[in-house]
Amino acid sequence: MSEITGVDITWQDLSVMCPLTKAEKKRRMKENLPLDDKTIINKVSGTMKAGTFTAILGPSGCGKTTMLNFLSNRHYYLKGLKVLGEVLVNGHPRKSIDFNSITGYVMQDDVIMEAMTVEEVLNFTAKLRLPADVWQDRVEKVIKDLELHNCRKSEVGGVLKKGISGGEKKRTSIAIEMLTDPAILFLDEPTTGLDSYNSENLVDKLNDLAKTGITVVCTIHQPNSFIYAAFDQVLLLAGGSVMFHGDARDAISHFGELGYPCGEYKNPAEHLLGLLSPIDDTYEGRMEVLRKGVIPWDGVIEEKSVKGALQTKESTMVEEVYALGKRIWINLARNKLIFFFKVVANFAFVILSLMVFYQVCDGSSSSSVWNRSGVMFFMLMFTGFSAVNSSGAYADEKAMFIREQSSKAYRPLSYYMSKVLFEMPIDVLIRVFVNILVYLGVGLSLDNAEQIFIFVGISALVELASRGWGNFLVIIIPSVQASSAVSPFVMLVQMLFSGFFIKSSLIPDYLIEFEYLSIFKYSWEAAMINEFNTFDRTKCGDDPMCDPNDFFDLDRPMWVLFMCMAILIVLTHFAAYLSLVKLARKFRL
Ligand SMILES: Nc1ncnc2c1ncn2[C@@H]1O[C@H](COP(=O)(O)OP(=O)(O)OP(=O)(O)O)[C@@H](O)[C@H]1O
Repeated sequence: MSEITGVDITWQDLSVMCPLTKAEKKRRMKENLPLDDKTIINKVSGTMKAGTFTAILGPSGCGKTTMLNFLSNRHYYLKGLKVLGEVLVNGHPRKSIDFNSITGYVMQDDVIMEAMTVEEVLNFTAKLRLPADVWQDRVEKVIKDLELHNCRKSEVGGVLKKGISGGEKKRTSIAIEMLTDPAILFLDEPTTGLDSYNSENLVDKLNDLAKTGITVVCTIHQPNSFIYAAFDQVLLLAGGSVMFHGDARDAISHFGELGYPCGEYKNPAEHLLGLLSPIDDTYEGRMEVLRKGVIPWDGVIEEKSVKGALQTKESTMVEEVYALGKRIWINLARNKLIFFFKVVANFAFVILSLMVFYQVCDGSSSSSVWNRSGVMFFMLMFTGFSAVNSSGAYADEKAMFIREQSSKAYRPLSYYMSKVLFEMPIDVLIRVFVNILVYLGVGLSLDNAEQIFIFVGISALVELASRGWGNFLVIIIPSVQASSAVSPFVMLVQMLFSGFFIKSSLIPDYLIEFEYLSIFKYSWEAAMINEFNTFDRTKCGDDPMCDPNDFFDLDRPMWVLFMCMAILIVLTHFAAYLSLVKLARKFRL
């Protein structure tokens, strides 16, 4: 284990501007107002020293989060803004070092796999990121440092299943970041949502971490007196300018000397925020006094070497897929209710199909042909819609995937492969079993033994392609609500162009491309050919609608249909994987 060398972080002449929107520009032009960019942070400089705990404080909208995003190098969140200024790490330009490898960032929301225990969550990250001889000790160390021993065997839990407390969850989020022993730890509003006991406890822990040499920086809203007392340093912002940066205790005397003393029983943070907020008529005059009193940054930059944090490792793809697969299995095993409802839905499908289609498929009359084509279409539709719905897991885990990608915990390909290898086969097996039951139950053709296997094979391909579609849509569409509205529509369009409702030859030429993308087109056509390849036309008698070949376009060879399905599977999964890579790149630091 390498020794962590404390890291001072300095920012010089930082300005962040937001270009005006078109509407705002128009409005300002009408009112003859200046068209300058909106200033969010205004030419600020300063240093946060190694081993200090700094809180960025200020009224709402003063630029705290923007400042934290800039310091922590989270460029995605600064997109669309003009950013000027430089960050030095121990006196060296940030660009010249691997800054992200020595930092940890704790998001405001705790995005942790809810079904796992605290220990499993930590083991997962530690095994992937740390060498084999180090990870276990490191897990024990963060459990000890963040006092997680009482809840190490408890499931994290969430809204539906009570797990560890809010404070323990936040400490687990911090522990995940601390596994790699970062030199700088950034936290976005870590006490939000916690009661005062848990907030104070958390801030105490952060203070302890700072004492070990880590530079701890957080944004915070309205801390109480105890929390304020735990800060070493405060950075007070107002309107994008620094109003005070220094020892938390000195802030009180500084503002007192400027004529704004803090009452004996008043919460210091409340007093400071009150001074910097436009809450009364004296605001402008007060701000003029406070601005004049700002102590300029001394500009002293100490040059020190920057040693890396803990030696991290890059896991192999096999290790990553195995770890992610194990996590999927833990999640499935502990979410029995989801599995139960899956089984119930599939069982209900079997019962319903048998009740509706039992014995109506017998014979060679036109109604039997229609019923057989109907039941096959119904089975393929059930398979496709169930599969597209199963992609919801990507949506549930998106925030966690983004967090894990921002620290490059594993490759996006490993994540996708783990889903394909550990999650998808269960659904495919359930559906294969269900389709065999319905096939046998309703009396579809068994003239040749292979007919049932071919049909089941076709339905498995529908499952794979629909899953590809579902994955692609869930990953590419940012909102869960939007993707769950779009997915059924995409499936409906594929149904429309399946050839079941309207013959291909009747579809307008300019819409024919939709047919190429329809998994139901190829699968239903293949299922029909498979079902009726032993059809005896002579048994039709006088029935003119009896032979399916007369009214459906069933003229493509089977191998072409299988190839088209295979191509669609590859295309949809490849598109889904590329969207996953794009998502990961967007958030990777
Ligand atoms: N990407 C952006 N595009 C447009 N305006 C932005 C952007 N980012 C920040 N701002 C604006 O910059 C100002 C400062 O935002 P920021 O989120 O940093 O404030 P804050 O102090 O963290 O606020 P709060 O305490 O309410 O979270 C706000 O007026 C905000 O609307």
